[in-house]
Amino acid sequence: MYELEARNLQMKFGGVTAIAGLDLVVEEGEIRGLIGPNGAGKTTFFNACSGRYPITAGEIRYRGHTISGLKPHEIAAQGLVRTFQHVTLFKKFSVLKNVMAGNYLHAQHSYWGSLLRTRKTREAEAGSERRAREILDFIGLGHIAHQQAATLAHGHQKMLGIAIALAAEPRMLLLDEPCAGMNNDESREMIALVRRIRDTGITIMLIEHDMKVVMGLCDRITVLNFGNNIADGTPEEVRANPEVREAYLGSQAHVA
Ligand SMILES: Nc1ncnc2c1ncn2[C@@H]1O[C@H](COP(=O)(O)OP(=O)(O)OP(=O)(O)O)[C@@H](O)[C@H]1O
Repeated sequence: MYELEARNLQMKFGGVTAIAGLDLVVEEGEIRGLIGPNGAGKTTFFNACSGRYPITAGEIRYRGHTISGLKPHEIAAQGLVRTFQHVTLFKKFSVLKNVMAGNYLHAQHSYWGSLLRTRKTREAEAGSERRAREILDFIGLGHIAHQQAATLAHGHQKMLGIAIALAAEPRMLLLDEPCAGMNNDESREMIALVRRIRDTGITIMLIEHDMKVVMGLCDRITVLNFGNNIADGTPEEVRANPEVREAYLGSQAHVA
């Protein structure tokens, strides 16, 4: 059984074909890179997997179950969770409260329970706070748990985005450009974090434009061009692939 599987996936927006019959499989425990020139369909693939947009044709399976057609929260509840390139945060909340909000999907608070502050609700909230603190310590943001999210540096905001995703208890994470806009030190921290997350047993797929990051971090890389999978292999195989070099020719990115 594959962790994630797309079969003959098609995504069309009006007359634009963003994904054109894509076949792709990800094994459990991998760090998989998803690269390709601008407009190749990378973000659309994440949007399809996370249920943001309905697929046009084909199928997406997560751990053997068809997820295409499910709502985003139903897919997240199965363990497939995505982050966004532009971090969405409750900026006025503390870092800790943001992570607790990420846990909301999995917490068992009922509406009346929250209103009446029943013992069960109080216990669930305490559990959610404990879990949020553990995640922040794991990520390395424990020391700023009470800082307002809006005041965080860019690198810490991106880390917080990942902490929020981890609070949903994923088995697989889709990371949209985790190192975008980061300086070298922040990138190094993020790369180390992605490895530590994988070492806990979470499968990772990431979109990233920085080829040094992709080549150094990923076990395997899938290359999209015009909505199609043009190469799939280890960093060395992808780097040596003439079709990949051709696809990147003239674009800003270079295959390092
Ligand atoms: N919601 C949408 N409505 C219309 N067209 C869209 C929509 N989303 C994506 N597209 C189109 O689908 C194609 C693939 O876009 P997508 O954003 O998935 O590419 P990408 O590989 O993520 O590119 P980039 O690296 O620039 O982020 C593009 O032609 C884009 O204009």
